[in-house]
Amino acid sequence: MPADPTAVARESPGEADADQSDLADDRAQDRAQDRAQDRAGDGGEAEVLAAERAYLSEARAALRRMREHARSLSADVAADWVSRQYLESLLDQRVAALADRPDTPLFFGRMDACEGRGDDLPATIYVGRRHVHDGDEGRPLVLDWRAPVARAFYRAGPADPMGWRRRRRFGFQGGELTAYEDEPLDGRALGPSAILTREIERPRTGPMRDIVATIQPDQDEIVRADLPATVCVQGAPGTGKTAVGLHRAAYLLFAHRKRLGRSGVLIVGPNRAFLAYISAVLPALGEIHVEQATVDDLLGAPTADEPADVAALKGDARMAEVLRRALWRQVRKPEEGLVYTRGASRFRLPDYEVREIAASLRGTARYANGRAAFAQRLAHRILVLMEQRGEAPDDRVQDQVARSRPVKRLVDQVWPKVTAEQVLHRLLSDADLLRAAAKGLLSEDEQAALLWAKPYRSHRSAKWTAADRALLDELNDLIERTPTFGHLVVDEAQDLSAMQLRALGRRCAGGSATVLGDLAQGTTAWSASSWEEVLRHLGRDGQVAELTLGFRVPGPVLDYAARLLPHIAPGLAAPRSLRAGAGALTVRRAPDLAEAVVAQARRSLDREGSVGLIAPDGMAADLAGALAAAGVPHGLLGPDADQAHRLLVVPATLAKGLEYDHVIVAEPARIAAAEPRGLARLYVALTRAVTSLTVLHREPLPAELGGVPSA
Ligand SMILES: Nc1ncnc2c1ncn2[C@@H]1O[C@H](COP(=O)(O)OP(=O)(O)OP(=O)(O)O)[C@@H](O)[C@H]1O
Repeated sequence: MPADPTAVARESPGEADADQSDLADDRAQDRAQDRAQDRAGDGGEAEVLAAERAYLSEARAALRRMREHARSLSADVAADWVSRQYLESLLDQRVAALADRPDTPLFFGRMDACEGRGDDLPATIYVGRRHVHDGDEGRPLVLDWRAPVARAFYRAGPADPMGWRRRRRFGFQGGELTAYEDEPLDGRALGPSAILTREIERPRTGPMRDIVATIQPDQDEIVRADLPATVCVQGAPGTGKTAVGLHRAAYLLFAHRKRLGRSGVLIVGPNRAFLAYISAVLPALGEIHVEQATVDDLLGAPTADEPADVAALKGDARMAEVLRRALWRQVRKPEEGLVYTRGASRFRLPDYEVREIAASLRGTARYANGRAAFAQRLAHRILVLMEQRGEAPDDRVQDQVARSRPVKRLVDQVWPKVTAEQVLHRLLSDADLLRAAAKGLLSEDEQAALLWAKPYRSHRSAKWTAADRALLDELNDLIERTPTFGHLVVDEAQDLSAMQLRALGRRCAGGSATVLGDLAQGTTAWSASSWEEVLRHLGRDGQVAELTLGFRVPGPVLDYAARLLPHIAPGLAAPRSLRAGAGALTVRRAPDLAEAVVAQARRSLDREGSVGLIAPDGMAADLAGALAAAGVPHGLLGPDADQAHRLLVVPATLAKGLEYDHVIVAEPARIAAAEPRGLARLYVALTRAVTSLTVLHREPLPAELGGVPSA
């Protein structure tokens, strides 16, 4: 049977969204002929829209009443000052959460039930960002998109209508409804949604937006995966991995508010610029208490660099055992017994007993706990000796003995207090310790590579690389337990080393994780080659899901970038784009690169939306200088912050995860040559564009990109 695109897209005359693309217009018009089919009982389009607007006003008024009610509540009931402060802050948060944002309507979708469905769900539901109810009757006017019943809005389709007869999507501008689109769920095949098309075609300005109105069924499945499940998402550039991860965090916080309110959710992204870019999504979904951090924030920023092969070796999972052994070698074999004096009595513990106690504790608990237990066990033995002499010491005496000078001295000798920095400093400067700890694990060459050529004088003066930071974190956890979150979302996870993944795994040891990434975009010395491996290092069992439909990059651009795939990730299929994007790609040779970049930047700025000039790191400042000299306003993206300029010069190593309407990639060959996985870096750079990509090159293009594509 031929596809029957029966969805009906309707615009209020004269109020079409100014952002709407021609494509969306065409689709809406194409399907105008189908409108009659679904009109029965609804009245004309203008009346339908008017009725929906009236409903929106009603919902807004109800929200206002909810806000006023929250404002009227007093914290005076609190018994003391501290409780009062706490209650006041809760009430303030509640009032803030009930704010009516002028830029979005309270709902974006509606579902109408099949007749006689036979359950007690309402015949019609409206789905929005937050729950709104009518104060007087408690009647729900808008359901939170995360509520179980709202799931049908995302998942119902002709094959499984889930008890609903029709889905209605709303188009809006500035908080006002401007259009609606009906999708009958009666078995007829659905055509593409014009409202979804419009949403993904809209120009990108400012930080990332939520996608709550247009989450797709395969994305929704990941978003609503239950809390205990660790989910790993492989997806090509622009398939919505980041969006899905953030929406899953919001979903879990809704579904498990109490538990996650206590244990917390942690989002980990590749750098500060990326975190700034995604920072508005969760607050827009009403979630403000989510910690967002880079790996450097969690483990400490590196203060030194090192060759990629050494970094890769330090990132290898074998290092975990090397560190464990190195740490436990800090516990020395006791050579002396213990003598404890109390009044005129002396109590003697022979050396072999001290050895026995140390041996029984070594390696069984965390190092710091082991040290404390060692002191207690020694004290306990002394107590037994006291009892044998007819004394009756109580528990307090045991603590006194454990803290006494002779016990402390012995503990310091046998089980010294150590820091992670001390142990790693010793390991990387002492060939004997490294040999002993790495026996059977690392080859002699590998050990030689690990040792510092010029050891630092002390752990205090040592400079640490990014790989060292993960080793220090591992040691810290062996010494004392790392606090853990209830859920961890880790983006661009393909870039993390085994040791970094272990560090993140520790931070969700009692919970679960959402792991997002693309094996083709791995640019580090230790980039993952399989998700099973990533999950293993993270210490979590999980399902790997794949997102295959691209929402960002136009088809011709994605096809062009995909020429690199056989060279960077041979196992991955070429991605598909939802967007035709004819004429989106231009590849041009430019004898004077700076001049061409300035001219193209001007042309791109003449169009609507953001512009990203992605340049090899070594050329970014010079190209920014050329723009400045030509008087073209722009910002230069730094590792620590996002910048609010319509044109940003983006060093290629910072482009990951970001997107711009118009992207200019300068000198791809240099991007590819700048680092061992430079082709993957180039793949990232080529896949940042939403509307157009212009590649400008003076040097020949990398051979892997093949010839210049036909326009
Ligand atoms: N269902 C959707 N509806 C509307 N827009 C969407 C949807 N899914 C994704 N997008 C949009 O597509 C763009 C790309 O999404 P996102 O950044 O999450 O992709 P990604 O897979 O993380 O990409 P990358 O691998 O390049 O980091 C974003 O602008 C996002 O808002």
